[in-house]
Amino acid sequence: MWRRVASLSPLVSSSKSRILNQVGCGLNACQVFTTRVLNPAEGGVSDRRRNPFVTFVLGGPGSGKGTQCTKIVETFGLTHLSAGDLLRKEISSNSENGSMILNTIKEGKIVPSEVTVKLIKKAIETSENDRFLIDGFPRSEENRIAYERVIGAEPDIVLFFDCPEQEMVKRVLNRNQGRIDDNIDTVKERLKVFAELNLPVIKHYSKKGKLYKIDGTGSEDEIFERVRPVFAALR
Ligand SMILES: Nc1ncnc2c1ncn2[C@@H]1O[C@H](COP(=O)(O)OP(=O)(O)O)[C@@H](O)[C@H]1O
Ligand SMILES: Nc1ccn([C@@H]2O[C@H](COP(=O)(O)OP(=O)(O)O)[C@@H](O)[C@H]2O)c(=O)n1
Ligand SMILES: [Mg+2]
Repeated sequence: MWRRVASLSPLVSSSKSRILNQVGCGLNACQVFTTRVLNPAEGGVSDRRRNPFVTFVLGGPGSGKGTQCTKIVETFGLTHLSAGDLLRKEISSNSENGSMILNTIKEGKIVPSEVTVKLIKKAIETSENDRFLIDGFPRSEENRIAYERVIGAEPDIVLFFDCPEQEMVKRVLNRNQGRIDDNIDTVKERLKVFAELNLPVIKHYSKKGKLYKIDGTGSEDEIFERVRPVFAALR
């Protein structure tokens, strides 16, 4: 089990993006992690996975969340749970919510928390691992509150990849993975939704001292060297 109380050096590189200014996170202090308290009324995750180590990975569309998660998995062995991938699997498995999820993703809006939290909970419970990267979640205060109620715990840490909008748009439009939402209209809407609904979540975790804001510009390897010390300090 990884340490839950750790003292880390300042890790956050600066960026002058609009998002950073909006969030205004004071991130130079050492981070102190607290052991989470499970909520017995909700049951939390099943017994075997009662107390997993959870990192939320946040950032706008195309900020590099998935790319960096892959590198974190390779180096540190966490299990990567992408909320978007879980939702896309629901669409392809023809579940009862498939068409609602597809339309929501096309429009760049947020799927109701009840649906997404259920998928995340199941993925945690069926995993052999006890350390998770939850990528692209929570995307709204509603997502965050639903997760904390159903799982009965807060995340241990939160990574936020801070990237200028212009760069995010460029990356999304070049992503080339055949995604229905990788078009200019949807990405514009997603940027609005990010600013309105996701930045408040980032602010929340910043206030709680759990946020690591990472400069999301530069090469994939350069960005990973900013991420590496966060996890290296926990081993
Ligand atoms: N540092 C980077 N520089 C240039 N392109 C990148 C970088 N990181 C990721 N990409 C590319 O940008 C696109 C979006 O990255 P991705 O990891 O899918 O972002 P997110 O999950 O935040 O939407 C992908 O095609 C990826 O290969
Ligand atoms: N917590 C989440 C995560 C994704 N989604 C939906 O899935 C879409 C794609 O999410 P994603 O995380 O795969 O997208 P990227 O940020 O990786 O481009 C979002 O725009 C939402 O429509 C959601 O509704 N709720
Ligand atoms: Mg992604």
